[in-house]
Amino acid sequence: MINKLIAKIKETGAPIVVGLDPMMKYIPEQIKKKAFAEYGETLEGAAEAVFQYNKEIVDHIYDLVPAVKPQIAMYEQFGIPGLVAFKRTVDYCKEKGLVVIGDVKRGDIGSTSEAYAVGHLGKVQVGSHSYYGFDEDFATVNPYLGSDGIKPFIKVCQEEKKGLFILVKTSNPSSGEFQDRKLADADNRPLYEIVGEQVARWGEEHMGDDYSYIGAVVGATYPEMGKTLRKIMPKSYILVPGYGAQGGKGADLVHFFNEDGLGAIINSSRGIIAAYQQEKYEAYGEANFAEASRKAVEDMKADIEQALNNR
Ligand SMILES: O=C(O)c1cc(=O)[nH]c(=O)n1[C@@H]1O[C@H](COP(=O)(O)O)[C@@H](O)[C@H]1O
Repeated sequence: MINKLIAKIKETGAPIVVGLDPMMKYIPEQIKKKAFAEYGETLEGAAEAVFQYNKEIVDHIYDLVPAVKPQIAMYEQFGIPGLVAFKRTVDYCKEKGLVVIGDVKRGDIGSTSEAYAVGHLGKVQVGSHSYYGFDEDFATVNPYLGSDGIKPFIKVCQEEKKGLFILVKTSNPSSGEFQDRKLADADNRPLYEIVGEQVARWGEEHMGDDYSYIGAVVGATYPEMGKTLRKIMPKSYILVPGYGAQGGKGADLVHFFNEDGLGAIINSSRGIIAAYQQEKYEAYGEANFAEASRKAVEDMKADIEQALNNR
């Protein structure tokens, strides 16, 4: 799957992931009205609105970008109907040829991680049959429980030719509270660097053609750390969230890329899916929300391109 992701990045010229993080406040009234007329103001109604909103956005951006990243919490908040909308979204995006990164941030003790890995990336055995559960192409995972929480995911990725993005340095304001702690038994280097080194080792053992299918997550909001981590993990693709709504800009991103212009894929969620609510795109109006999303993707692509050309 890492080879497919890279081929699609080259084909589109856009190292961009559109984050499908739907919230009720972003969904245009016309979509909610229709879904509520059919299902009432219920969890089913909300889930239907979520799916229709995603679908329209995907229809407007699928030819511009290689991948999408549905964030499962945004669906889980609507309970079982929400999870059904998550699965419908995964399937629809795959039908449109997009690579799907399930932003599930799992990671637990070994046996529990095994079940998460099977449910999201692999197949579950039921009697003499086996079935895919959610069947995303990649999943985000949290390594801070240690390697027994990650190895079951790697095993399933190997079997299924899928991939991971492992949290190394997250984009949020308090990520430094633990991740930046200096370790006396590691020459006072920060914890995230040690995690990055382990991701690099896993990466080298699990290679696609040019890059590993074991990637990392590093926030756009910490460009200097991104520069260091790029060097520590030369063969790992870096998923970079934090562009747009969290303040990351094109110029912050250049050091996340390798000299070959590859190695990083930048996520924007609210900045794309709720573009029509920003002043910059308000001329599109609520009715044309998906056109606004398309323009926001084009602008993001140009911003990254310009930053890379100026480096
Ligand atoms: O794993 C992630 O995707 C992730 C890691 C991280 O460090 N920071 C981060 O924002 N994310 C996710 O990336 C998305 C960012 O959304 P926006 O800020 O709206 O672009 C959300 O789905 C977050 O859960």
